[in-house]
Amino acid sequence: MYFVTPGLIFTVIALWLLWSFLWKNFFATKIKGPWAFPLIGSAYVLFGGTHNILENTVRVVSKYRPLCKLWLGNKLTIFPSNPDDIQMILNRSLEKEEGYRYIKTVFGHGLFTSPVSEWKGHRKVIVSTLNQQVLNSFMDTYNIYTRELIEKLKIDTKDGQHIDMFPIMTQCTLDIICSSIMGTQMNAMKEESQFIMWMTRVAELAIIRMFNIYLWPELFWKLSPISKESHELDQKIYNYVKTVIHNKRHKGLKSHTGKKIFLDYLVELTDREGRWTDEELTNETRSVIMAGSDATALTLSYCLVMLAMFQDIQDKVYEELCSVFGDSDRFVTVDDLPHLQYLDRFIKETLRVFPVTSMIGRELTTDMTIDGHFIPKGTSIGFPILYIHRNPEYYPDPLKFDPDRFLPEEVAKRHPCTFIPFSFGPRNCIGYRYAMMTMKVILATLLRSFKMVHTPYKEISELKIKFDIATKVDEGYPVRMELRKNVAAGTK
Ligand code: HEM
Repeated sequence: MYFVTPGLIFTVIALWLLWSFLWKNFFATKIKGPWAFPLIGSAYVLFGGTHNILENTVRVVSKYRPLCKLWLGNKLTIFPSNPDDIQMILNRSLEKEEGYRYIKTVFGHGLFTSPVSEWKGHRKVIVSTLNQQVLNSFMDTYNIYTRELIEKLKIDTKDGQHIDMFPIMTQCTLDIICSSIMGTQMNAMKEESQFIMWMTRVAELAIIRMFNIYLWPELFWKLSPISKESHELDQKIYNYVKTVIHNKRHKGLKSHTGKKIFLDYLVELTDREGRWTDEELTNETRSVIMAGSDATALTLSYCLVMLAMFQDIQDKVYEELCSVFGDSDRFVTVDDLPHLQYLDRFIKETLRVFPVTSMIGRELTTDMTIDGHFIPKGTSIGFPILYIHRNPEYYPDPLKFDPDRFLPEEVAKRHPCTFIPFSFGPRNCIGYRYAMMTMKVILATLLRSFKMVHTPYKEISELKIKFDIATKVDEGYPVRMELRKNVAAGTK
């Protein structure tokens, strides 16, 4: 006992840190990257707060491409930017990077953050639950809530002022996702939603933790006052979802529409093929809701700003809508979707310029050779999605907004990993089809009623995106919109 002195513990920790630094450095010496200093590593290149961190990462990754190393303290992160390397790693390394533990308070312990050992079985079940037939059965839900959105916007836009699109898009996508996934009526568009307040605040606290190195160790985090607040919010979100699941599973409560929803299918499937506990169902349902609503709302907000900024593109989207719907304000159907080709390209171009998940991370689970360099198991890999999407090598004049970059013949010329807003490989986004369908229904309905007439932003470079769980701009998404003449005159 007497041999375990604080001095000995300190020496062991120091030797371990030195050894891991030297071991990784030995393999990483030939990989290019900014100079690393003891303790801080090369973290100084990212300094400058949430606004600069993305810009600085893009700058550094571009300077040292195609493989860049960054020491964040004692932690080595490699950033590949060659699409072949990205494809190989995302196909083979499925473990999330250790930094994801800071966002568990937001996404819970479901698919988004879980270790591969738990993730594998659950992913298979959830993917089969969200099949195309099930997604098609949600079309009424997408349409009904979009109608509610239109009615709300008719009131909110009466005074002709700019309105920030993000809050209202968050309310609408949350209403849609809670109805189709859990079968509950959130009513976020009708009344102030506590759930949105919890979601927003818990995400803010997770970002505070990420940007304060002293809050990284579990012990210091637990001692901080914001950890208590974060834990309480985490519990509130968890308990909300748990109550829904309890009522459905043990009290047989039906969804508010009376129709089958995601949770019904999930409970049915898991009861048949290996019963999940209420806790597992709660975690996975929460993960889907939290991963889905914010990302979709943000992408829609960028879409509306782009439409207001580029009137000629909006005209083309509208022309296509007129060719499919004529003068009718009917619901969007599954059969309409394949005819909305320009709208599809427009959404993809928005996702290219503004990938709301601008950076993702994995931890290598096996040793790998990347770009001719041996990289040992356990190394963190960062995928700079924003950099790839704005790389002039793949997208000449990258800040030029041009939906025709996504014409089939143009897409065929590019590597699949030059466009990865939903990530790539076995651990990509499970909700990408759900998201694309929702966004198409919302935009196809909204644009038949309203014209986006103005945004104070003049060009894309003015939207200064900052590092966040989903990349946002501080100035928001202001758009001024007007009812289309035929709608205002009541002929539609
Ligand atoms: C425009 C909307 C969306 C975008 C841009 C987006 C993007 C992404 C990305 C990039 C990932 C990978 C994250 C990582 O590896 O760290 C991801 C994962 C995920 N997304 Fe989405 N997403 C969107 C909408 C949705 C929707 C609507 C849902 C649910 C219905 C959803 C559910 C999930 C889940 C559960 C994961 C974790 C998958 C796993 O680890 O197996 N997402 N999403």
